[in-house]
Amino acid sequence: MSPLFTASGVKKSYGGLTVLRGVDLHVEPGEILGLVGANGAGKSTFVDIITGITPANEGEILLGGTRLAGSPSQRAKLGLARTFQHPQLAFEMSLRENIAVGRSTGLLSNWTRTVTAAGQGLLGGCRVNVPAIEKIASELGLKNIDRLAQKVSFGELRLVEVARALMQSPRLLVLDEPFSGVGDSGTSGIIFAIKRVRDSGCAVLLIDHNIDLLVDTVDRMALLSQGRITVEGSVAECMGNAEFRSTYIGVG
Ligand SMILES: Nc1ncnc2c1ncn2[C@@H]1O[C@H](COP(=O)(O)OP(=O)(O)OP(=O)(O)O)[C@@H](O)[C@H]1O
Repeated sequence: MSPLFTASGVKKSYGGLTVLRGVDLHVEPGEILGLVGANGAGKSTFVDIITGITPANEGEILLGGTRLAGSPSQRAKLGLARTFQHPQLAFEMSLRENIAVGRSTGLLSNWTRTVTAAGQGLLGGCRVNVPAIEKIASELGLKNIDRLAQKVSFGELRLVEVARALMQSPRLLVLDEPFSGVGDSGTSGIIFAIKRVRDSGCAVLLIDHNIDLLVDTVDRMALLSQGRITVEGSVAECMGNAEFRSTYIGVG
């Protein structure tokens, strides 16, 4: 089976700081890959490169055999959806409207674009009462979705981000620390949704520091360290690897 997603030789420096020195990574269709690494290892940078928010200095990224290029919205049209480590939502809009935006505008790169796109999407006839919104919200355990985003907890904002990404019916779903700040029921909802996406033959790239949750959720793991993928394999292989354990978990 050919990978749905492939990154080859991805390099990135911010001025004099070299963050990625040649990242090679793939995700198969129907697979959840957990990407881990210490704080500052470059995980979010890698996601920003995949999703077109920041350019790589070198490297190639393919989704379904097509080279990923162009703006975040253009990449969304190819089937890419993501969440952000810091939720990027329109706080003066309802949860329902924020979720609905995923269907009409796709991938969003920052708060300003979110607000703009949200306005355009809604003015452009983005439907906010479609059954899919209720279904996804309920799957994630999100209640009362007509509340304004500015009135809800941080954990609920995270769930809205996940819901918005799911509304895109992505081929590759990229989640940047989706569990942080989310309670037990939200966590279960996210895991259920991720597995549903995986079981439909799509691919999931899941970044999180919660190793216990990852071990229970992913099919394969990869460690980003010193700008490269240094360990990659099944959960059992990674957990048995001394570098993985010492770098990530802090035990040798
Ligand atoms: N726009 C930027 N300009 C300059 N340096 C940046 C920029 N974005 C990130 N960095 C730096 O790049 C390095 C990697 O950051 P990044 O956020 O990608 O790491 P991370 O693995 O996601 O970390 P964490 O787990 O803490 O979220 C860090 O040293 C960070 O300070």
